[in-house]
Amino acid sequence: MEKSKPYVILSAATSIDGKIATVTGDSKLSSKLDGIRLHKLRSKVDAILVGKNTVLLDDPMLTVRHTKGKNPIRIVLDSKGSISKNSKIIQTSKKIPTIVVVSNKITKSNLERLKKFPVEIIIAGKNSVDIKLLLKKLSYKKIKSVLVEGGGTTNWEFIKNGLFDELIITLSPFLIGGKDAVSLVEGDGFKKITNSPILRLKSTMRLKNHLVLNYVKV
Ligand SMILES: NC(=O)C1=CN([C@@H]2O[C@H](COP(=O)(O)OP(=O)(O)OC[C@H]3O[C@@H](n4cnc5c(N)ncnc54)[C@H](OP(=O)(O)O)[C@@H]3O)[C@@H](O)[C@H]2O)C=CC1
Ligand SMILES: Nc1nc(O)c(N)c(N[C@@H]2O[C@H](COP(=O)(O)O)[C@@H](O)[C@H]2O)n1
Repeated sequence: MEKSKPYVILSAATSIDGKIATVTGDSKLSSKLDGIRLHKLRSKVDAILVGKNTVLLDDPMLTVRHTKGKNPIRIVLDSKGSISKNSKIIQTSKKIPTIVVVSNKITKSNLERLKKFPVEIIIAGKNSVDIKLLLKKLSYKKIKSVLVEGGGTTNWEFIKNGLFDELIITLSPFLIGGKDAVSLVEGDGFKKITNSPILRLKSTMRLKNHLVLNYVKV
């Protein structure tokens, strides 16, 4: 029987005070060794997913480069279909399968613009992207595992809806601060600690000054 959702791993590099980027959007928290670990993980999943702001601010490739292995499908949550033609993801989407997920809020002109790019377009949700519906659609496409690489708003959506299975945090030896810096989890947050998903620490790995924490959702 087809599962209703792929296995979802949330992954991020955070400062000790739980930030994933500074107020200016600097998110280079990881190390070379951690990069190799991350790319090994990328090579094992079917897809990598990020939110629109991460594409805008980091302009990531989301490929496997620091080890040998296949590139996963790249998925971007972008309700209004506003992703830039000049982003590295769009510029390389002829070679690397890429999905842009929009909602019904997208304008006709943005949809027409998007259709000119060599990407697959998935429509899921009325205003914002409906994550549950999206995961169902990904399951139908035989995507069995998804690595969610942020940012904080995207992480919150998965956490709020209990739609993740595992969390891998690289704790990096930095202190960032700043109320407008981006936290691992953005959004409204839970009102009570008892509302938080319960996590079991599965393993830890020290990579010089970085600590990789691997939790599973109970
Ligand atoms: N250190 C690390 O490991 C990482 C750090 N980062 C950092 O995170 C920052 C970006 O994070 P953040 O600003 O929170 O934004 P995100 O990257 O999470 O993108 C959020 C946007 O995605 C779109 N979106 C569409 N549907 C959804 C949905 N269902 N749930 C969530 N988002 C949806 C929304 O835009 P719209 O309404 O237009 O669709 C939303 O505003 C950057 O500074 C980046 O550097 C990012 C990844 C990893
Ligand atoms: N350690 C770690 N874990 C994650 O899950 C991450 N996403 C990051 N860094 C982010 O990776 C993106 C860059 O990808 P490319 O190197 O361009 O392929 C970028 O968004 C970083 O914030 N680190």
